[in-house]
Amino acid sequence: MSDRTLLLAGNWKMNHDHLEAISSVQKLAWALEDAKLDETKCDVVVIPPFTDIRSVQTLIQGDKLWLTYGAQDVSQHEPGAHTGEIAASFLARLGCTYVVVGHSERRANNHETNDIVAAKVKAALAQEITPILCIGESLEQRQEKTHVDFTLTQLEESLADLDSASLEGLVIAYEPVWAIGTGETATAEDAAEMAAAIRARLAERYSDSLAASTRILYGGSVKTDNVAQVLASDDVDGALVGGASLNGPDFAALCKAAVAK
Ligand SMILES: O=C(CO)COP(=O)(O)O
Repeated sequence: MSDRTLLLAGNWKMNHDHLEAISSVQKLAWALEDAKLDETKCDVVVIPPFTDIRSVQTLIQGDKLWLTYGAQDVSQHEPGAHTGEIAASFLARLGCTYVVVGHSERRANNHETNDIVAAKVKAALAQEITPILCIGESLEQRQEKTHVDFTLTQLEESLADLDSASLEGLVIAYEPVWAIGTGETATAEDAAEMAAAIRARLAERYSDSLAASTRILYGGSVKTDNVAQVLASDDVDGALVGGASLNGPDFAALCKAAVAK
């Protein structure tokens, strides 16, 4: 058993407007309370669309809920002439603890390269927001058995020019693209293999202490009934959950199953 705190993060993707967000977070909080989830045992995070964040902040702070929240993306730029972009400083002002960076949907749909992702990681860290860096291979790469090399290259290139001290607290989410939204989940062995490889590379490239403190999540079709399998290895410290995080009580049940594993 590691001493890293379990992290369960719900990436809502482009779901829930700000009114639905308020209702979902409220129901999640009630369900977590009913489930008597020990808040010292895990961090529960919601990651709504940008337009919901202010409402989520008001609810969480107003009702003193122990949940934390974050954003799904951040601009690599400083505030200025970048239409449609959201600066890390704006997310900091909204009290975001986390920001997802380099999600495979953004890498694929918005042409985000490792260089762009690295710039976003830096922008987040400069505002003391914890990046949840997403990496993971395609089905083709897994079939060709190049998945470990590919994912570790993504890791290194997405953290280019950052040193061990600045990466303290970083979260990494291993999300194999073939498992996202497909109902396919990596086996416990697949998740364990990659989490161990990521941790070993962090030790080699940065430091033993960074490798020991970095939380590594698994993401891809995680549900209440498979979360224990996903978390079977001591190297896997939580889950980045898409579809199964949209309904508050369902996500609370998933969190409870994770803590009980
Ligand atoms: O992409 C994911 C989380 O970031 C996973 O999504 P699903 O849980 O819906 O497969």
